Amino acid sequence: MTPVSTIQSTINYIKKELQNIYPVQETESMAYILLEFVLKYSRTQIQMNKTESITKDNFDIIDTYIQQLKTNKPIQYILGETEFYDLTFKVNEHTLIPRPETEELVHAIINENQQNGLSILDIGTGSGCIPISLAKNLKNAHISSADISIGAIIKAKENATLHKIDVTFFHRDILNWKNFDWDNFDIIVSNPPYVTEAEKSKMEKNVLDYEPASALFVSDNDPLLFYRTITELALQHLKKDGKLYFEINESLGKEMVTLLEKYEFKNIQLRMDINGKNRMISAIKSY
Ligand SMILES: C[S@@+](CC[C@H](N)C(=O)[O-])C[C@H]1O[C@@H](n2cnc3c(N)ncnc32)[C@H](O)[C@@H]1O
Repeated sequence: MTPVSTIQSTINYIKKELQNIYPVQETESMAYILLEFVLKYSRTQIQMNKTESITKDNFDIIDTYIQQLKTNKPIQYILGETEFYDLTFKVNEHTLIPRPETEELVHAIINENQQNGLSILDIGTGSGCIPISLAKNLKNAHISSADISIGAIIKAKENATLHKIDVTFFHRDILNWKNFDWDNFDIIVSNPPYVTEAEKSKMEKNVLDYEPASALFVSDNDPLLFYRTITELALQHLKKDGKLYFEINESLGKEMVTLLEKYEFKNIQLRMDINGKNRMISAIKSY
């Protein structure tokens, strides 16, 4: 196959093609992600081999991706995968693109729960990023995960198989949890839909156009709907001293503390993410 370009000149080409649509830093990051994906190189290999030639076939593939990026489609959906907690997750239009804030939630759970054989329930599976990374990092954990979206469950199962992880997936509407025949868990975790309709105007167009609305939005009339429902479920289905972990809307910190106090949870900890925003809350069931 004829070489048509070097890695460096391809990086320059990608950045130039996308410069009118994305900020410079993002075009640079996209250039690296595309080259890593197409050449099957690590970031370091790309950086060390910038004078290396790339073939016309590979250049043409990259050009096809560039044309899709021009439509504002997120790069993770174009390539069909993303990285989360050092693992690759397949994603599609049925799954939210896992966010760095959620990696912080997973990190906290792993750090604080090193016991062997914990039973864990994750609510709102998406790509399966939470249950699969917990299962990879906690010894002999028994993990279940539920989502209302069958498309998400299918993708999450694919990811569990990819990583040789055993998770029990349930296709369920969590708002109907009283009908479920579930055991009691040591930990319940959820990153539920938490963006209000009123917050839509502040969101990026590529999120609104491509990510599943049912994964993002909750009604303005009841922004705590999922948190209240899951806290009630936790009262029934957490063992004594079991732990509840939520990712939260940054504007709901105070309301979340009040909610958990009302249900008599103890050790309530509101935590900030790396950007200094209230993003996680954890608590222990007191009886
Ligand atoms: C914010 S996304 C989180 C996905 C994934 N856990 C992550 O962190 O990337 C919320 C998830 O909750 C699911 N969901 C929304 N409403 C639900 C319901 N009533 N019952 C169960 N799952 C629901 C959505 O389909 C979506 O996958």
